[in-house]
Amino acid sequence: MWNFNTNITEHNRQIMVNKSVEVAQIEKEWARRANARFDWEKLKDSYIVRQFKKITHIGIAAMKDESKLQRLNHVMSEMEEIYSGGKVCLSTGDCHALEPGLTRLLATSRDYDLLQEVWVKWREVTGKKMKNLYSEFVELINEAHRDGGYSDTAAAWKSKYESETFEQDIEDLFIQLGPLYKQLHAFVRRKLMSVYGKDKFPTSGHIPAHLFGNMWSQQWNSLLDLLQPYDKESVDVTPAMKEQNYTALKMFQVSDEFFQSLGMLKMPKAFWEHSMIEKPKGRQVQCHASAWNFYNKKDFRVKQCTDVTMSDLITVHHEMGHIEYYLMYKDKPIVFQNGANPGFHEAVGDVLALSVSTPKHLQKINLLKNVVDDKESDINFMLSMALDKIAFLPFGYLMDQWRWSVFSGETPPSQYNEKWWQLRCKYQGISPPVMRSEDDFDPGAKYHIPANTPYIRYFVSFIIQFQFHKALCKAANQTGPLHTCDIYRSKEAGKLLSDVLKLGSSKPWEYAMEKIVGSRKMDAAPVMEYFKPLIDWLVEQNSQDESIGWEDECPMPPTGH
Ligand SMILES: O=C(CCC(O)(O)[C@H](Cc1ccccc1)NC(=O)c1ccccc1)N[C@@H](Cc1ccccc1)C(=O)O
Ligand SMILES: [Zn+2]
Repeated sequence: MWNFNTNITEHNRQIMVNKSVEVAQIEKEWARRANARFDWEKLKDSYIVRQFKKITHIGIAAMKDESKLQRLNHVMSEMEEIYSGGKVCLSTGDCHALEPGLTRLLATSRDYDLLQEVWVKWREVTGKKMKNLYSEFVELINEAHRDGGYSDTAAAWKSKYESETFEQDIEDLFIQLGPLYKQLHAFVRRKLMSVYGKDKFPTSGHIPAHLFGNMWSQQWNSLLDLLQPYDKESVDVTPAMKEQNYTALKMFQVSDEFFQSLGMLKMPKAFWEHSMIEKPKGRQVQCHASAWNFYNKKDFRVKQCTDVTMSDLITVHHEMGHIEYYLMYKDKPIVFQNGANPGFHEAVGDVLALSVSTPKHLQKINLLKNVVDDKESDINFMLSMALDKIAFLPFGYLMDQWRWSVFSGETPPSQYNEKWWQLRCKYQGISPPVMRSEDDFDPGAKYHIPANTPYIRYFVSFIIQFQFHKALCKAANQTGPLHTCDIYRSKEAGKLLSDVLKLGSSKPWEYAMEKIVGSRKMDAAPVMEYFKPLIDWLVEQNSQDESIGWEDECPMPPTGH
């Protein structure tokens, strides 16, 4: 798996596919034995029952027909290869991969037509090329999960949250934060209209998807230079990082040092020796960042095509958060070497990044100079955080709304793209810059779809990371507004977090949640508390705006050109 992702060749694919079938046989045998020998569901010791439950739920390895499992693994590796090999040649003549080329172009260009060309061509070389593969994939993966005792793949994925009300809870949180998103959307739309001209925007209230500085319109922090309301030193420290000759290694060292300042675990030697933290020359790799556990208590790695930007510094913390969790639960039984739920695993690094991103912390590490503590700087900072965290919420929500509808059969292959844009227009208030058809497969243009990585975990993470932040700030005796808190060097905060990470998945996530935040539920209140001053400011800014929001239906994109 590691070898294929860091050196994509036919040879390495064969090895990986065969290996995963081999491993599946072993997992199937252990599950069979566990079920055959023990009526484990009736055992009294919940710790034992929990271990049996993990042993007997083995994912796609449950597929009875071995040749179909072989085909499933092959189709998945083929879709990943299409995605990682995606290259776009522009009318200017230059050709770019997603990272770093297209990512940088989208983040920096303000040329409407260039942005549109990048947006359209990326979807042509990725999603469009894997549409048929994906419908075959859906059939195969559903059969695998049915063989494993689930009604379909969506049911298997939701079961990871061990809660009958999970879907309802998620929807409630999304509805609760909707008004905040609408205010941000209205503010951004008004600014983008003044940059690109009103005529470029549909009358329905949607914002064309290619104008957000991000390939999927999922985070808008690249627009900060356009949107920052008060003329102060920008909180985007990318220029300072370049000025100080930051390297990928330096970025990882900064993150490692933060974890150690909390009394948490430092990266082991093998991490620094074997990680791939820069895009290698001369071979095709899967650049999308990931953190790897080799289950030998020593070898833990990150694979990331790190670019020297603030956005990637945040991703470095995100990936290192995964490694920290691995280190914390490495002595637990293998079956418990997982996050309390998938959202927990995604939240660890982001919680620390909430402190790192504060102007006062960036000043502590010499990435910001004359930080002033006044209302205008506060608004600038909170806006930059909202462009990252609030903008993300509808995208984090809709990705698996689409996939759950596909796995359940509600959305057949003939409606994949129509359903995708229904959700994108309705929940994000964005619209396609050019006509879309069922020849397109736009979900495939986002890593997690060909990589078959669930996505609701990020929505969960974006909620609970603020609950954790609030709890850790209290433990760190940080007074003052939540958005100014920096837990740096707080051993108390580090201990509170570590004690929960050590549990792995040995306890239900509600128990872990209660240990950190004192309540057993996901709660949007800390998000609202963090952004409260910004919300009031946005409402005031938007008060003249005749129409907050957008129509549910997608508008017709402009014809031609
Ligand atoms: O995809 C990622 C980061 C990659 C990852 O660290 O979540 C990675 C994705 C992955 C890659 C290969 C196989 C499976 C998942 N996840 C991990 O490396 C991982 C996942 C679970 C446990 C341990 C490590 N972030 C999401 C959402 C996000 C999160 C945070 C900030 C910005 C954006 C995105 O970019 O859309
Ligand atoms: Zn992650």
